[in-house]
Amino acid sequence: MSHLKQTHYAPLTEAVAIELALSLNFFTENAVLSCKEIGDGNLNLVFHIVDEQGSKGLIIKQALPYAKVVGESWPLTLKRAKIEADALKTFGQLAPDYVPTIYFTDDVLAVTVMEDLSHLLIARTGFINGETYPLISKHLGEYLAKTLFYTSDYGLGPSAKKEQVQMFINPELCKITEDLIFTDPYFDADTNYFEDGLLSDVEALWQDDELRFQVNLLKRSFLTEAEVLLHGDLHTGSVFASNSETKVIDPEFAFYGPAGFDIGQVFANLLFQVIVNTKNQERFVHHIETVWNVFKDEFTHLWNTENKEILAKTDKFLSYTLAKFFEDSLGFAGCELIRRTIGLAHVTDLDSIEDEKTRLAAKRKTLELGKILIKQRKEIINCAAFISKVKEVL
Ligand SMILES: Nc1ncnc2c1ncn2[C@@H]1O[C@H](COP(=O)(O)OP(=O)(O)O)[C@@H](O)[C@H]1O
Ligand SMILES: CSC[C@H]1O[C@H](OP(=O)(O)O)[C@H](O)[C@@H]1O
Repeated sequence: MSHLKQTHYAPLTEAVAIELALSLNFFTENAVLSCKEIGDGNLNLVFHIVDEQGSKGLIIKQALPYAKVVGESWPLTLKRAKIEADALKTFGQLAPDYVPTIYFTDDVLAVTVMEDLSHLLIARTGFINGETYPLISKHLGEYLAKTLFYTSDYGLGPSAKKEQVQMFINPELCKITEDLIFTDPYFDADTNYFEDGLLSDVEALWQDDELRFQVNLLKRSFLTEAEVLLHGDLHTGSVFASNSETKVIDPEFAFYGPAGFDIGQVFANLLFQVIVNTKNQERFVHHIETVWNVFKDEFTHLWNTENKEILAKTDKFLSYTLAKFFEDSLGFAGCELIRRTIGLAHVTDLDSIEDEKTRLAAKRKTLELGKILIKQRKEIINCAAFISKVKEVL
């Protein structure tokens, strides 16, 4: 699609979003278009444009110069739109079945024009409504194996990988994660919020020196280990799903970091359903096992067939690498469980539980499981041991 490059940034209105869509020739010239801003995330505007006569739709996502959830008092770089668009293009080449098609980007306007996925539902919403999406864990396991292997030194080669590390330097968005996931939940920070009834549980967590030490180790890994290109915010609100399709959106937090971070966020966000969705508990346990088993098998296949590091292509080094990813993913999952319970950005899985007693009981479980995964991750040596720990807490 072609379009005149913009010279200055301005937030789009619905009318201007329609003009932009028409100028891209995505719709026919005389199409009657309607547009609605549908963004429900913490950071950006999302415009949904549809052809009233046809069935075609288009999505225009635009970054705001601040974090939408807080307002203009929290300025945020517009460069994140380019990072997100570049990450969608990169992941789209590596795992095309699981990423929306990108039609157009403009770095000045901070917009990404992409495939309309409205025929699918955000997985978190679907889960809360009782869906279980039988293929989602197989799809996410494949997505993780392909994106994490092909962006690593082993899949890409060290020189090309260093170019990519440079392209995806993302300090402002990383700082959000460093603060909200690895720092603020572990002291009495202004960004935290939780029910009064959780105060004694949270105070116990703040006084847990061993927990803080282990979180420091995980934070150091996040700060320093440029293993793979991460999505960086792979929760179930970043996944569209149906019973047959899965698409991963919203990688504006993408950067080179430890592989276990993306895997751990997937584990944690499935664990919320294991904890709250008593009716479908076993299905979500099975999803967690499937994510790991599919990831491990596909990663092993790619390691053995596409490895660019001749000396690394041994069973011993592969086992070491997978064991490290698994251990890290448990620790990062623990951090995600804790921060989504008491930190700035909660999850609807927990907050939508109307009965306070039931909600607090669920939140105590996420805090308890989070602490165990962080502190005992070295001893939980395989998926079976992981599931046993989860069941102990339930
Ligand atoms: N490609 C798409 N197709 C349809 N709806 C979309 C698409 N991308 C985003 N959305 C809608 O916009 C919402 C916010 O998008 P998201 O990328 O998560 O924004 P944010 O970066 O602000 O979190 C999603 O929850 C979804 O409802
Ligand atoms: C102030 S950003 C808080 C939180 O929001 C992001 O999620 P999303 O863009 O999917 O709404 C990310 O998880 C950040 O940690």
